[in-house]
Amino acid sequence: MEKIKRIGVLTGGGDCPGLNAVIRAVTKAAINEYGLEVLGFQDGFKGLVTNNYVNLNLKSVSGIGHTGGTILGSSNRDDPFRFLTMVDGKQTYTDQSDRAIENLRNLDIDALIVIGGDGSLHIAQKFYNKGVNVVAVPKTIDNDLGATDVTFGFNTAVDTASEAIDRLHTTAESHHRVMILEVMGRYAGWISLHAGISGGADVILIPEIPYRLECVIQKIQQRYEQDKKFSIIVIAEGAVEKGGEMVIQRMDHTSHDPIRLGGIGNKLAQDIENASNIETRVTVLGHLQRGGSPIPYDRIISSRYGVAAVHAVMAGKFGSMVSLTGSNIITVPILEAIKELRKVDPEGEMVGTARALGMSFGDCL
Ligand SMILES: Nc1ncnc2c1ncn2[C@@H]1O[C@H](COP(=O)(O)OP(=O)(O)O)[C@@H](O)[C@H]1O
Ligand SMILES: O=P(O)(O)OC[C@H]1O[C@](O)(COP(=O)(O)O)[C@@H](O)[C@@H]1O
Ligand SMILES: [Mg+2]
Repeated sequence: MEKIKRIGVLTGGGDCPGLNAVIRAVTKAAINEYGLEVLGFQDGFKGLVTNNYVNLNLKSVSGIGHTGGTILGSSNRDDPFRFLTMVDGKQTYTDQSDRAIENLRNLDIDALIVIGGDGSLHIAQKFYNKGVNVVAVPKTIDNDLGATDVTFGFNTAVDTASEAIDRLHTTAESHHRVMILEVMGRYAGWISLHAGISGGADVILIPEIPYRLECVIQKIQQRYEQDKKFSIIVIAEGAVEKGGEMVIQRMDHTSHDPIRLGGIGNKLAQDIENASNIETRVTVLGHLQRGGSPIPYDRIISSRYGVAAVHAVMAGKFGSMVSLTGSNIITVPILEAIKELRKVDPEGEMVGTARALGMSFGDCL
């Protein structure tokens, strides 16, 4: 194997707290431990195609470990294998992956660290199949990647959502209202479940357990009869009513997964008010749960992932992703991580814990 002298790094997909801590850890470990050079591609895979990059050094990553966002920029639509290009004055999708590989070659980049979620890792795997030395780091607030116990960013999102529930509690109680908090989570309800347990929600609604309106109302009424004249519902944006469909806010056809969710909280509020006259208010947490400073857990896991990714590069473990398994950081094939989305097990211990605490999943068990 050729000696590794220079590596590239990029952040892909929706941003999340901890990206900068990973970039910092990658850069520091690469320089301090192996004397490598590090280039950061800008705006996710777009920078790889357009050859837009910056040099990363100890100075440029100094003081960013606790900051939100990504100093490199990110994109949740740019895919070199299906890249929006101008052909004869018309915008069309073309495969620009060879151009990206040529850029890597011209820059003498020996390995590429891709920090991303399932979408970015699909792309990373395709580059690996074409001979690029790729190592991946699992990112997303949704926590829905396989082959790792946790993705960085998730726990900060849970912290934000949990604080929101705490705040909603006091005003819900004052006004004897139902408060609905809509959180992110397209196909997996991890944020809703964890924040719901942490914040003491009364009803937790997740995509994995379709809810029934009458069961949600039943729970609210039971509480009312117990003299608890308010209720808190936390609902994932991808939650569905039994027999119903996900509520789509808009379509982004430039993205591989074009649906953008949002609105299920408002639908539920309207349905509750129509069916029961219980006064209901909705808060959509939105991108607040993706922004801001990572909590210490995410700063630490991001640092561990970043350092481990550099070690994986130096050990020639290409086509792999760093993963938290138990209490250890190991490497697993990227293919394992993207095989299927990691969803909440409706029969699992976490759901069981919530049920034991008296929380309803809107399914009238
Ligand atoms: N299954 C897939 N196969 C290939 N590319 C995908 C797939 N899903 C998403 N992508 C592309 O990957 C990029 C990032 O995906 P996205 O879901 O936005 O972020 P993340 O990397 O966090 O999952 C987008 O450019 C998207 O077009
Ligand atoms: O920023 P956008 O385009 O509104 O996307 C929102 C989506 O991105 C996420 O925040 C994160 O998803 P990814 O990690 O796959 O990028 C989802 O929870 C949410 O559905
Ligand atoms: Mg994704």
